[in-house]
Parts: sequence; C-alpha cells; structure tokens
Amino acid sequence: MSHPQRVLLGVNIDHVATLRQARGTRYPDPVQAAIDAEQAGADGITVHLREDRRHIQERDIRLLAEVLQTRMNLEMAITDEMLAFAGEIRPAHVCLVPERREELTTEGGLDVAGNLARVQQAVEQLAGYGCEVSLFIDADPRQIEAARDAGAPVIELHTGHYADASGAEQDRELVRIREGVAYARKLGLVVNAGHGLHYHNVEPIAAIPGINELNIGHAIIARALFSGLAAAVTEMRSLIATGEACQ
Ligand SMILES: CC(=O)[C@@H](O)[C@H](O)COP(=O)(O)O
Ligand SMILES: NCC(=O)COP(=O)(O)O
Repeated sequence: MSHPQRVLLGVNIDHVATLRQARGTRYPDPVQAAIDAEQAGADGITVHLREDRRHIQERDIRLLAEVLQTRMNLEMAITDEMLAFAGEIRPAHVCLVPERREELTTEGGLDVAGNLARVQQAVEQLAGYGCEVSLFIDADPRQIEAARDAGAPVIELHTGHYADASGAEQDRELVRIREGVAYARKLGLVVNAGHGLHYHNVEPIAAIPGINELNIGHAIIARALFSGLAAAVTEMRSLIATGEACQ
C-alpha cells in the first residue's frame, strides 16, 4: 500500500516587506515573520529579491541567512547582480524566476526552452555555490524537458493561472498541473508548486501525487492580519494535510 507523501510548506514573506516598504518604516519586519512562521510549522522560508527591490531587501536576506532554523529558498531573476548575491549568501535553494518591472506579480513561468544556454550556465554557477536550483516554469512539457536539459534537479510549477481561473477552466488548469507533475517526476525531477495558492484552492494541488513542496505567501500574510501569523500558517498546514490524505 502506498502512503501519501508529506507535502512541505515554504512560506513566502515578501508581502510583509511590501507593507514595510510602503512607508519606509522599520516595521513590520520580515525576519520576525520568518521566525514566527518557522515556529508555526513552515518547512522553509521563501524570499524573492526583485530587481526593483519593491519588497525584500538585501539586508533582510543577510539577516535571514543568520537566523533561519529551516532553509532559505531565494527566488531571483537570472542577472549577474543576482548571481553574485547568491554567491555571497549561498542559500540552500535558489528558484530562478522571470521578472518584468511593470508586472504586478509574476505573470508566467521562465522560458527555459528559449534561453537554454543562459539557464544552464546559471544552474551550473549556483550549483557550484552549493545551492539546489529550481526553475519556476509553466506546466508545459517543452519547458519541463528544457528544465531537465538545463541540469536543474527541481522545478516549481506556476499555479497562478490555476488560481486566477474558475469553473471548467480551473479544472483544465488542474489537469495540466497534474500531468506536468507526473511528466516531471518521470524525468526524475523534484516538483514544487506555487503562486496564488490560498485557503480555498490549495487542497486539490496538495492532493497531486508527487508534489514535494508548496510555496505560499500572499494568502498566508493576508490571513495573518486577522488571525495572527502562527494561526495562519497552522491552518494552511492542515489544509495541505487534508489534500495529502487524498493522494
Ligand atoms: C515567483 C513568485 O511567485 C513569488 O515571487 C511571488 O510572486 C512573490 O510576490 P510578488 O510577485 O509580489 O513579488
Ligand atoms: N513561488 C511562489 C511563492 O513564493 C508565493 O507566491 P504567492 O503565494 O505570494 O502568490
């Protein structure tokens, strides 16, 4: 009899920093949020150092590198500046993401197939720093194959389209993600997922066999405004466990 695997929860704390940057204050502190999230059961902490520094700052990441008890997942674009910063910090995980300055939030996955040589080079450089590299991609077989060809051991499937859709379209997106997970597992990749997941859409994603980790930020930090961060993380953990039980 096969047992469902425990799906890990990475808590993205960017959105705490967004509130702080809106006023240029010292509070709220994303480092405090990371410690509280870990104590409430987060398996890891995710931060996205954007080129425009709209939320997380280098200082936050340097402090996190000193205090985290779990592990850091640093999301970043493939630029020389970010690669050099990752070389300084050497986080356990780096997730390479696409970035557009004008976007409200990450709109799609990285085009690995169209930039194979550059991605391959970045993966190699980061692996040399001791980082486990994942590629944030859409659940598209061509991109999944390219991720394997680029030498990345991990992918994170972009769930934003699933989160934005409703009804039959959302069902189709779920099937696409489920098939993407199965195909990537067949190719030997570790598969994470994230973006736009919240308390009402996470369970079907957590129920997909083969999912290793979900990275969730916006919904947890928003819920924390009303329930406190520990309760928000605990509630998300228990929804993920409900999904796991359906695997
Ligand atoms: C790549 C990704 O999904 C995360 O970085 C998340 O989107 C962070 O929030 P912002 O898009 O608001 O930077
Ligand atoms: N990579 C996805 C992530 O870190 C969290 O995305 P969101 O939950 O803030 O949309």
